[in-house]
Order: sequence, then C-alpha cells, then structure tokens
Amino acid sequence: MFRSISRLHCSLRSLPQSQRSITSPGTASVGSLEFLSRTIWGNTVEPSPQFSVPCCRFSSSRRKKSDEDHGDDLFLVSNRDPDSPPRLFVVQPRLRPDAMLRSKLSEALNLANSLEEQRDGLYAEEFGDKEVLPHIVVQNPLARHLRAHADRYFGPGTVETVKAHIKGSESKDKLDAVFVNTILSGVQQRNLECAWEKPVLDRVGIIIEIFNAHAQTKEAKLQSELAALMYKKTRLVRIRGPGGRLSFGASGEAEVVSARGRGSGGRGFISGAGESELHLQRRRIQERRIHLLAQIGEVRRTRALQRSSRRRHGGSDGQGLATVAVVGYTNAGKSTLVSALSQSDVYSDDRLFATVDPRLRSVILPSGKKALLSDTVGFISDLPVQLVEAFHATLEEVVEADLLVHVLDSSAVNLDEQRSTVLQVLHQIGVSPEKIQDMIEVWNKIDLLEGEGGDHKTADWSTTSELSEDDLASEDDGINGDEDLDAETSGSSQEHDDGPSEDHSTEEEAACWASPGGPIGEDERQQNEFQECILSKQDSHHVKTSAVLGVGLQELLHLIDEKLDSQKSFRERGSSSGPFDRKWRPPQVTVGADS
Ligand SMILES: Nc1nc2c(ncn2[C@@H]2O[C@H](COP(=O)(O)OP(=O)(O)OP(=O)(O)O)[C@@H](O)[C@H]2O)c(=O)[nH]1
Ligand SMILES: [Mg+2]
Repeated sequence: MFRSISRLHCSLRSLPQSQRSITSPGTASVGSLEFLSRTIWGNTVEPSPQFSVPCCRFSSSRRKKSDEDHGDDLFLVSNRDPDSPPRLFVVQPRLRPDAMLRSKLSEALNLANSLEEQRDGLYAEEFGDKEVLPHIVVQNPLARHLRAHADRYFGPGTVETVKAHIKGSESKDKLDAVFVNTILSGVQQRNLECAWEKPVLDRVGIIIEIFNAHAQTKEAKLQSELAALMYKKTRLVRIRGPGGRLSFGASGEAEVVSARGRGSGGRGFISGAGESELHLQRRRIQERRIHLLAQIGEVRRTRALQRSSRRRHGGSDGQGLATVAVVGYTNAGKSTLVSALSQSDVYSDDRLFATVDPRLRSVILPSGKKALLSDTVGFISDLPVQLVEAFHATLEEVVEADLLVHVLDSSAVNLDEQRSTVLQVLHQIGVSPEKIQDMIEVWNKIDLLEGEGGDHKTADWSTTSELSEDDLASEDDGINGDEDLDAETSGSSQEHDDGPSEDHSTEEEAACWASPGGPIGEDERQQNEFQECILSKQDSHHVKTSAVLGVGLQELLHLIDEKLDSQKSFRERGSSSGPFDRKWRPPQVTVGADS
C-alpha cells in the first residue's frame, strides 16, 4: 500500500523565489492571471499568491498504457492493488437542514468507500465491514459569502483546520487522498493539493474514478476513459518540469497559472512560455478522444443492430421483444429488483455505482409474454456532464427502451431530490416528456420504512453507513487560523457563525446539488414541459416494493404488462414513434469545468 501511495504523492519541493514570482521571467504574467480569474468566476479578482505556489504533480498508480496514450495520467487514486483500496479523508461543506447534511455526508462517505476495484470478481472487503472513513464537516463558503474563494475554495482557516485533521488521521493510518464533496475548479483543486500535501478529488473526479474502477467490459472502460479525458482537458495547469522547463499537464512541479489556457496564447504580451506545450497537450488529448470516440462509435453501432434485431424478432417464436429500462438514483436497488423480477443473479452491492456495465435479463410477464429488463448505471446529483456525454452508448439503451421503470429508495430522506435528479438526467439524455410521463415509479426498500406503507420521511437517513450524531458533532480543532470562524466541524453547535445568509445560500446550494448540468433544455418550452413532468410525477401512482423480500413484484409485473400492452395497441392504431424521437444533446453549461 505504501508503495502505491508514494507513487501517488510526491513531496513538495521549493523553487527559488525568482521562479515563484508571478511576474518573474518565464512564469505567468499578471495578465494571464487576470484571464484565469475571469475564466473561473466571470469577473476579475485580485491575483492571489496562491497561484504561484509551487506544488507537486501526483502520478497514477494504475495508468493504462497504450500506443496512442496521450502521455497524461488520467486516474488519480483508483488502483489495482486488491489489498489496499484507497483510503480517503472526506471533507463535507455544511448544508442546511441537518437532515440534508446527513444524507450528503453519508453519500460522500459511501462514494469515498466505493472507490475500489474488484479482483477476480471480488472486492477486498464486504462493504458493510468497511470502517467509516475519517471526515470533517466544514463551513460552506457558498453559505457565508455566496461565492467560494477563487484560489482554494475554502478560506484559510478552513484549509488549515482540514490540514490538521488530515495530519491527525494520518497518525492512525496512511491516507491516499482527500475527497471534497463539492465541485472544484482545476486551480482550487491544485492549490488544495499543495496545502494538504495530498491528492484532492472533487465530486466530479471521484465519480469518474469510481466508474473507472468498477468498469468491467471494454465498452464501460472506453467510456470511463473518455469521461476522464474530457474532465482532464479542462484541468490542464502550467507545471514546471524537472529542468525548470514550463509545460502543461505533465508530471512535475505545478505552477497554477492557467487552468484552461484558452486565448492565453498568441495574444500579444500575455502569450508566454508554455503556450505551445499547452496546445500540444490539448492536441494529444483531442487525438485520444477521437480514437476513443471511434471505438465507442463501433460499440453504438453494434448495440443498435442488436436492439433492432431484438425488437423485430427477439422472442422465442420470432416475435418482437419489448425492452424495459430500469433507471434510478444510485443504490436505489435497481439491480436487486431486476434480479428478483427475472429470478436471475445480477450483481448488487451497497457500493455506489456497483453497476457500470448495463445488463439485460429476460422476464416472463403475467400475460405470458416475454420482455427484457435492462439494468443500467445509476444516476446521482451533480452527475458529471463528462460522464453523461461519454456514457452515451450505454444511456442510449434507456432512450431507446419501450418503457422505463424508475426505482426510488423510499427510505432516502432526500427522495424528492433524488427523483428530480433522475428526471433531469433522463431529460438531459433525450428521453421525451411523454415517455417520462408513462414511466412506472417504484418505491423500493419499503421494508426499511416504519410500519407498512410508512412515511419515508421518518426513515433512517443512512442505510449504508454507521454514522451517528457523534459524527456530526462539533470537533475542537485547536487551530487558531486567521479565519477560524470559517472552519468548523459541526452541524449544530456553532450557530453564531451562520447569519441569516445561511438559509438564503442553502437555496442556492440546494439548486446546485439538484442540477447535474445546469440549464439543460434548449428552449423555454422544453423547460416548461420538463417542470410539468416533475410536478405530475410527484403525485403519480407508485408501486411499493421490497426487492430483497420479494414484496410488490407481481403488482409491478402486472403494471409493466399493462403499459406495454397499451403501447402496442397505441402503435397498432397507427401512431408514429412519437415519444422516442428526440435526440440527445450536450447541456450548454459544463459542470466542474473552469469555464
Ligand atoms: N432493505 C432493502 N435493501 C435493498 C432493497 N433493494 C436493494 N437493497 C440493497 O440496496 C443495496 C443497493 O442495491 P443495488 O441493487 O446494488 O442498487 P442499484 O440501484 O443497482 O445501485 P447501483 O448499481 O450502484 O446504481 C444493496 O445492498 C441491496 O441489498 C430492498 O428492497 N430493501
Ligand atoms: Mg446496480
């Protein structure tokens, strides 16, 4: 384990002062810093000395080499050593209300513990046996200032407090990386790595890493590499190579001066050393991307052929076979439900994104007809747009399915948020409002609710980790940083720190959590349709199931049968393909990018 850590984490080396200066020859000009600031925040902020702090580049322990490899490390933490799954320290910005904080912290801890690869089809440890990872709840910079710090996201006090806690946790066991459960810019990520002397993963990064770690098939591996590549492309930072040479994105000591570089070259005095390196790096990424897209294109063609052949004569006696896609928030119980309905064995696990490779299982409906159930990847709030784009081939199965079954974890406190996240992703990938209207909603895990058909709001907030009130309790950090009030570790005890702005910001925060890709519709009409869809779904009829106990399965099968039947008669009456004709298009706003 130590070997892999040392490969991940190089020690900080100091540079001569002349090389650190933001105005020194050969490094960034103030002009480019201003450009960077504008790029990130949409307006100019004072260049911070943080941008010029030299820091290290972390290399991957599980780099995939290939002839066409673009020369960059794509994955930061996930490794192939089955005896040493990465151990992360989790930083959770505080949210209101406390129930929301708990559910997000629980999700963050589960994400951090899910970053593990199988060896010979097995994980090193049962998920339930895993320890709760070290974590800290800190002041949310969005809550206090309605804007995060441009350089390190958190204020200096918080950064120092987290650093002290990391050091404290390291005395017990080595940490591989820090996971900050928010979306960081490339510059913020790099500066936090420098401050904490650990690789830092943000929410987008960890999800991409988990997908990569869990991908089994060639298709899923290609897609997760593409997602990582697209993520990486937005995070090229200027680094100082071993000979003091400046370049972008390769290993070496980092000088964070430009995360995107767009426009930094060839613009009079602000063009500087390294710009051609940046273009080289971007070109290599672009070449690899084109190569991956070509391979994924092959996968899509094969899948399309298989789909149309199933649709025409997939049944045992040559008749067409309907496909029912099972969708939902990650860990809602989709795979368990597909297993139970089809009486087969589909891999299910408490790890988030246990399913990355879609699976088809056949099921005999009460009418005697056969249908195919498609178990697919789960969704999550702030689903990285790079993943949605890269996993287009997989998600096409959902768009092309005859019927959707939306599985919800009825014991989740944030059930409404999970529902709207899923509906947004469906909308984003091109599923029509009509099809969403027709979708069957399943409230799974009812066995976890108190009493039969109990109120889900009263359910336990965490079914997957051993968190208690103590985990959220105030921790005395003992650090007298310059911004101590900014750095706290409790959800309840230091209310003096939160003025009335907290509630206001919570709305903003909630909006941020709930929106995976910012505005996703191209025009207002589509947005309105989508909003109507969400509203109508909230009150719609749902089937209650317990996939583990086998409750509600027959009712669900009857409903699937009924819906497919009514669709068939609808088609026979001469309707066009209607609900399935909208094409996927990327959202206009890129999450996690430095733009
Ligand atoms: N108590 C209870 N647990 C369930 C139920 N259905 C699934 N689970 C558990 O929930 C966890 C997640 O189940 P999965 O079927 O892997 O969930 P999923 O939606 O496929 O998750 P991803 O593939 O990670 O998106 C597993 O530990 C299941 O045993 C249920 O009805 N009741
Ligand atoms: Mg699954």
